Amino acid sequence: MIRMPHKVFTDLAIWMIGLGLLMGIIFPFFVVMMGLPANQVLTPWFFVATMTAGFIVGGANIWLARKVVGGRLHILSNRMRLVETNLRACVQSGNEKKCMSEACNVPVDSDDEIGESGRAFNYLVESLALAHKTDAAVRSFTEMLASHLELDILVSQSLQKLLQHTEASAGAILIAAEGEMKIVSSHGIRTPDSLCNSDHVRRAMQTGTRVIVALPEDVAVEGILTDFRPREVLVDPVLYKGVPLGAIILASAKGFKDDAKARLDLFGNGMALAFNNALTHDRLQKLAALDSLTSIYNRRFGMARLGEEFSRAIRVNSPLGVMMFDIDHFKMVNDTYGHLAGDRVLVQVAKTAKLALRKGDILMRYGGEEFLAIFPAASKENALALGERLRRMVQDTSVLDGDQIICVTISIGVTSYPELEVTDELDLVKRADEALYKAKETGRNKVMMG
Ligand SMILES: Nc1nc2c(ncn2[C@@H]2O[C@H](COP(=O)(O)OP(=O)(O)OP(=O)(O)O)[C@@H](O)[C@H]2O)c(=O)[nH]1
Repeated sequence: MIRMPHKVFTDLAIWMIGLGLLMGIIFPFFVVMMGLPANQVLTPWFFVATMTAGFIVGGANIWLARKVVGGRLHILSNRMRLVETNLRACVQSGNEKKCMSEACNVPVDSDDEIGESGRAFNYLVESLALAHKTDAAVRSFTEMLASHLELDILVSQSLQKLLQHTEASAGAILIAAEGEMKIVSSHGIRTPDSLCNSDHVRRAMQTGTRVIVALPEDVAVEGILTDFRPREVLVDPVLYKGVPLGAIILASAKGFKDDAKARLDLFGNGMALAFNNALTHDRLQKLAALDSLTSIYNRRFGMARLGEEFSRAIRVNSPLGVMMFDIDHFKMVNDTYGHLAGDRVLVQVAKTAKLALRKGDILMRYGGEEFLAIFPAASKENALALGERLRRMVQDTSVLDGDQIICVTISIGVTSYPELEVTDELDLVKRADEALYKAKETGRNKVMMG
C-alpha cells in the first residue's frame, strides 16, 4: 500500500542540505579542473566556505519549498476541513446548501501535481455533494410516501417529487385497476388519457423494464402530447413483487441525466410498496363501506355519513333532505322469477337511483329491498321533486330475465330538516320511513312527504 511518508519537509530538508554539503565538497575539485591552482583551492578554508554556501543554498531551497508547496497544500487542507465541518453541519441541520460544491471547491490554475491534487479534491467534493443530494432526496421522498395512505394524494405528491428530482418538465402516473390503466395524476400533458393506450406504456408493463424514447428534436410523437417538444420520454413500470401496479411517465425537454435515472431507481421500490399499501387500503375501505351486491354504501357506513351530514346541516344552518324507498311487491318478484333475478332487480334499482341523484348526494342500502338517500342542502320540496323523478325513472326501467321483462315500481317517503323539527338524524329517518309506509298503504308507486 502506498502511504504518505511522515515529515515530508524534514526528509526534503535532509536531502537538500545534504546535497548542498556534497556540492560544497565537490565544488573545489571542479574549480581545480577549471584551471585554478590546487594549492590555493584545496585548503580547509576553501572547503569550509563552499560547504557553508551549499548548506545555505540547501536551507534556502527548503524554505522556498515550504513557502510555495506548503502554502498550496495549506489551502487544500483548509478546504478539506471546511468540507468536513460543512458535512457535519449539513447532516445535523439537513440544510444541503452547506454541502454545495461551489462553497468548498479549491480554485485550480496549474497543471502540475499540486494542481492535479486540487482537481481530484474538487471531484471528490462534487461526488460528496451529489451523494448528499441523493440521500436528502431519498429521505424526503420516503417521508412523503410514509405520510399518505390515500392513493390520489400519494400519487399526485409522488409525481411532484419525481418531476422535481429528475428535472422532468411533464409527467403522469398511471395505475392499473380492474383490468385497465387509469391516469391518477398528470402534469404538463394536454390529453393524459391518451397515455393509457400508449404502446410504450404497454411495453414497459409487459416487460417490467424501463422504456426510453429518445426523440429527435423535429419529431412530435403520437401519444405523448406535452406542451413542449420533449427530447426524451421515460416510461418506468411500478413493480411490486414483480407485479406491475402502474407506470410512471416522465418527459424532459433536455434529456435525462444519469444521476436523475439513478435517483428514479432508488425511489422505485419504496414507491411500489407505498402504492400497493394505498391500493390495499382503498380496497379495504370499499369492502368496509360498500354493499357487496349493489356497490352503493352499506347501512353502517351510510348511517355514519348521515350523522356527519346532519351535524354539518346544524352547524352551517342548511337544510338536509332524506328519502327512503322500497321496491313494491318485491317478494312477488323473487317468487315469480327467482332470487337471482331479484338480485338483478336490486342492482338495477340502485343503478337508477345513482343516476337520479346529484353529485354529493349519498345513497345506501338500508335493508333487503329498502334504500335510503341523503340530499345535503335539499328542502322538502327539492326532496319531493327528486323522489318523483326517481319514481318515474324506476317505473320506466326494466330488467331482462331470459325473454321475460321484469318491471318494478317503488314507494317513497321524503322529509327534510329543519322544516321538520327533529332531535337527531335517526328521528329524520323514522319520519321518512313513516312517510314510506303511508305511500305503501295508499296504493304504492308514489311519493309521500313526512
Ligand atoms: N333477491 C333478493 N331478495 C331479497 C334480498 N333482501 C331481501 N329480499 C326479499 O325482499 C322481500 C321483501 O318482502 P316484503 O317485506 O314482504 O315486501 P314486498 O314484497 O316488497 O311488499 P311491499 O314492500 O309491501 O310492497 C323478501 O322476499 C325478501 O326475501 C336480497 O338481497 N335479494
